[in-house]
Amino acid sequence: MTSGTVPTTPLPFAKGHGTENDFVLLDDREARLDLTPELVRALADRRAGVGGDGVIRVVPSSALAEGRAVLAHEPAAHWFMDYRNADGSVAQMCGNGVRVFAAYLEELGLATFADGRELVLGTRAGARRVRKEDSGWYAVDMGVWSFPGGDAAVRDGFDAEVTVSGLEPAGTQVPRPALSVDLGNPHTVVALASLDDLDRADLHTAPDVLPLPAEGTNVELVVPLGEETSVDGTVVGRVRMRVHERGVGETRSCGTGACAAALAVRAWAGAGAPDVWLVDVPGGTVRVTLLEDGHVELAGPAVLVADGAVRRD
Ligand SMILES: N[C@@H](CCC[C@H](N)C(=O)O)C(=O)O
Repeated sequence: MTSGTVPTTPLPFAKGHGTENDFVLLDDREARLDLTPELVRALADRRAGVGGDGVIRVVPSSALAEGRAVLAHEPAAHWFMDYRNADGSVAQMCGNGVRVFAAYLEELGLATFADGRELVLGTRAGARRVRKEDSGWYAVDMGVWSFPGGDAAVRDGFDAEVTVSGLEPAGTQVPRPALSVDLGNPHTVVALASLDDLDRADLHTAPDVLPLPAEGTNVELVVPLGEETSVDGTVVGRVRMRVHERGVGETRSCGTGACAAALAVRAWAGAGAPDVWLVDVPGGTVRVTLLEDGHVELAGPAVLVADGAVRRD
């Protein structure tokens, strides 16, 4: 792999995924790496590089201005998740990425969940707290979320329109109502009528969103699947989702997107809707829980699959 802007020494990396949302992981604990957009694109390239939906760098929070802003409020956030999309762009937050980042820190010996310990880490969306469940899943407090369209959007059920390819006869375009959700990064959630529609949607190109937020948006297509009762008697909602990610394209999962999907479907369902949701994505299932403090929690697996070194000669 070549990149015009980087030294020629091999660059160690690991590869991991959370419900098949996959990342190239870089241990830059001494903050020496110049992680340019070109280098991110080269690493994430699925044919000429390692391949991934994004690149995640472990760096001390104290080494970055955004990290120091987090440390001012949360001194325990020693490590910072420097997340980049595959196209080289910077994103505020990555829900699947946080879990994989936590697993990577654990693997590197930089964090431990022993004795029920909680990990606090820095992200561009603020500090995030992670705990490890007995099942091995990681549960992340994703913090405060919002509907940018406010009460009016919640009352109407939408504040945007999205046109999705592949659903209508060729030459026909039908804008569908959609709800914007802010998880630190932007999301636009659209409900489709059936699982057939969800399968037929063409996400090779980004759906058209109106109005398109200045910073762009991630788009989630969802089909609510109703409610079920779990073994402990909790009523749990279920949603099937596909996603087109800003800066990436269609991915097999998106953690912040799963939170957005659950929050939108819960708002559409109205009073009495469950606080716990299972979100099925092409790469697996994650759990989204509305916490009592108004935060939202995302839980799911994190898997490290490979270690290597990228040649740069
Ligand atoms: N896959 C991530 C989201 C990554 C960032 C997103 N593409 C953006 O630009 O906001 C997740 O799991 O949340």
